[in-house]
Amino acid sequence: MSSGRLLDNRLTGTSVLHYVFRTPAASPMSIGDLVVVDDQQNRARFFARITGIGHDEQSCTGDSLDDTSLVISAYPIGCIGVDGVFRRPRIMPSRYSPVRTLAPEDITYLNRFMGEIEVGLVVSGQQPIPELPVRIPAKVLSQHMGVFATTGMGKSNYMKVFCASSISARLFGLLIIDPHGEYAAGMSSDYESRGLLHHHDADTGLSVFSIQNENVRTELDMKQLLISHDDMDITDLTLLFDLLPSEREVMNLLTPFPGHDIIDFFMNEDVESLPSHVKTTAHIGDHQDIAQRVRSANPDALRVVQRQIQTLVDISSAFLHKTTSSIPDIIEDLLANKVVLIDIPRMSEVAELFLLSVISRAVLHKYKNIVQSGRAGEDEPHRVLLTIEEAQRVLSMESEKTGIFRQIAMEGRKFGVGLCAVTQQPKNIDPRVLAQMNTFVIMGLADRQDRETIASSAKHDLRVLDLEIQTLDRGDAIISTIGIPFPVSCHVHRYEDYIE
Ligand SMILES: Nc1ncnc2c1ncn2[C@@H]1O[C@H](COP(=O)(O)OP(=O)(O)OP(=O)(O)O)[C@@H](O)[C@H]1O
Repeated sequence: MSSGRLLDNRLTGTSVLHYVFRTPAASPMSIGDLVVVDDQQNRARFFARITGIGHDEQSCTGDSLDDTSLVISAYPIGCIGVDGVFRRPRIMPSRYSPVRTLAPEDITYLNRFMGEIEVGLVVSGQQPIPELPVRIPAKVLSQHMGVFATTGMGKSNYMKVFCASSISARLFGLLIIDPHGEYAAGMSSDYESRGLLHHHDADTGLSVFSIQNENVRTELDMKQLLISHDDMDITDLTLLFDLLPSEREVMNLLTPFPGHDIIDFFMNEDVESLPSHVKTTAHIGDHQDIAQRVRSANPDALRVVQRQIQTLVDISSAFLHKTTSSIPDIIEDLLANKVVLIDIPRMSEVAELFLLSVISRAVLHKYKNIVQSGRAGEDEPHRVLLTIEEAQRVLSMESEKTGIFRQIAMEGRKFGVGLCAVTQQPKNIDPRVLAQMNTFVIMGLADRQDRETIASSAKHDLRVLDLEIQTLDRGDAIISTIGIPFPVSCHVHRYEDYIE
């Protein structure tokens, strides 16, 4: 039937989800190898992944190692019946069906499940299959992607490869904020390192907004990043600072006012001079309305909020502007399905989160508007993916800290707005948010609780892959997405090689 290498002709599987067969001890088998069971009786082909390897004690005569066999356990990932349709395996292959390695026609068949966003090669055991690239279907990406990686396992490389394929495919907008200055031009400490600006389609598919000086921006073809006072929403404070209930009350009192009035008020007026509700003197500043509104607030809380706004303005001075904003241009580029890189080297975490919150809010508002006003038309709906690094900062169980991001996780997909949440600690992400994610990229997780969290939220059964996940090397990933009917072992391309 096919020309894969025959491993054994004695499948003795014990259940629909557990196959067992034997192979000579010298066979180069490894965990994660893909094998095919040809069930000639039912004219069906079953694909399975090796999940366990052990010595066969029964076959061991004790004289020579060559006499022994290996007992291989495998987990089925799907089967093709006479109608040629790939289904989850609900039947057992016939006893003693032959088991073999993948043949070229199997690889061609598996290729049809792949989408458009290439990130690496499918790995069978330890061998990447050059003819079988892993391509995540673009249409599932607005249903949120989680990238889970222990430090040093190749997360930045994965994100760059993902961006590179997104630049080429132009099927959705992708926002990525880089506070470390490694994505635009590569790492300055490594002369071999390349950035997104080196991509051959960068001039059409990439747009970089930067806080770097004009000379650098001109040289690297980057736009200036500006955020206006009105882009700020007072509720951003909850994300950036730990607020006491009294400070939260001040924030709530200020919600009706535009950012420029709030910033002007707190930067230029002395809250000490505000008329309290026991004083009868009138306030003589420019913002009578704000003064009236907050006069009953706790004075200590008011002072703290003033300090927080002053801090925010201070640390955002590299991009905060009274009136000018890059946000309309950023959204225009995202709607044109470009990768938008926000390059903010050496910025603080508060500034990064502030930017992310401001841009995410504007994006959700715009995309929601397009859908609700019916302007999406007959064409493909607009889709955008917003990347959050260290996502546990804003998607934890502490709901008051999650702001706009929880809203996007819960309702964004209706409007084509997805999150790409990158984290080393999936156990610290709200399980309700994890449950919304339909694509998981798992790159080595040493912590058992992290792996259990992932396994309980993934759309495929990943528990059987626990051993494989524990033994992932740098650059390897298990990708589980609703766009592909089985979890895929992947070796991620090295970015510098991929864009060659
Ligand atoms: N798929 C891959 N193929 C080859 N080399 C890789 C691959 N992925 C990562 N590397 C290399 O491994 C090193 C670490 O990768 P990377 O910076 O992406 O890890 P990281 O998980 O982002 O680390 P950190 O958490 O410290 O930022 C880099 O030198 C990178 O070039």
